[in-house]
Amino acid sequence: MTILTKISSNKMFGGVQNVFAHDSKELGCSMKFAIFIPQECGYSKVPVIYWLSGLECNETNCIQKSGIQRYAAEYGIVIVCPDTSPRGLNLPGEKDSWDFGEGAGFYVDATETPWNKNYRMYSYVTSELIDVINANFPVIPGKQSIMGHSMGGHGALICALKNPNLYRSVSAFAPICNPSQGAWGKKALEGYLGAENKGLWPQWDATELVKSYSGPPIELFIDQGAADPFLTQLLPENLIDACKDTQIPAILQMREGYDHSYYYIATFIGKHVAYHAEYLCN
Ligand SMILES: N[C@@H](CCC(=O)N[C@@H](CSC=O)C(=O)NCC(=O)O)C(=O)O
Repeated sequence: MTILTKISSNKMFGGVQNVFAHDSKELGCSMKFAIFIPQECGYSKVPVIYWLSGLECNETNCIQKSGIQRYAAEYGIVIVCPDTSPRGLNLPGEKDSWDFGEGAGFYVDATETPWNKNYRMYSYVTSELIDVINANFPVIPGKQSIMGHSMGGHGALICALKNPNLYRSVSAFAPICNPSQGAWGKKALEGYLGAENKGLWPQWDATELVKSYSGPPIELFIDQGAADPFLTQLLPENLIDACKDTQIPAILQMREGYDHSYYYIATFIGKHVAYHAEYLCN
């Protein structure tokens, strides 16, 4: 049984925004997650959307900056936002840079030491966290979708592509689409999987996973600011080309003038919740 410790609780839009901590077996440390529970949960179970944040984030960025709760309340959907990496381990080098280690778990299961024991964010998100949520909150098991931003957008894509029946739908804001080819991604894959182990990288690269995808039909909804300063290393065009080649339906929604920030996310988060609600609430 998982013991949940309540960190904070605030009523909003008729529901409640909570943050909890729990001991994660997968990550070997205490982890926090935020969960918005709409008022419908007072009398019935509802669907759930998992949100994965980007580099330098924790469980609070989405709940404090995106305004997602307004739409979650409207559609009656639980929103779960995990932290982005294990915390407090004090591994050597873990806090040396903002784009690797703490706050930058990249939603992979590391194979390189010293990361391989704890940096297992993929298994945490796709298995342990779902079990914790299903066992402790009024959600309908299996009625779940996933979305995220940047590193977390890539995390959402690989979680869905690697587990075709786990999520009803997937969407991503400004995702890192082809990490093997961009600076942030290369640094993460080299560190967590090994620079010499390039054979492992395609399993953790959304564009490569699309190329080898053989599961049931799955649509990828990619949202991208046209004025994003990181666009040249996010590489949505590589993902879209791979989708065209493999006939995987993909929506690439370009947003003129928008950057990489939560100002951009807040502008369009309602469109994404509405998109997922089509799969979750009908
Ligand atoms: N410090 C960096 C920029 C870091 C950044 O933009 N982080 C994004 C996610 S980027 C990809 O995963 C973010 O969401 N930040 C948190 C926030 O609340 O905005 C730099 O110097 O370039």
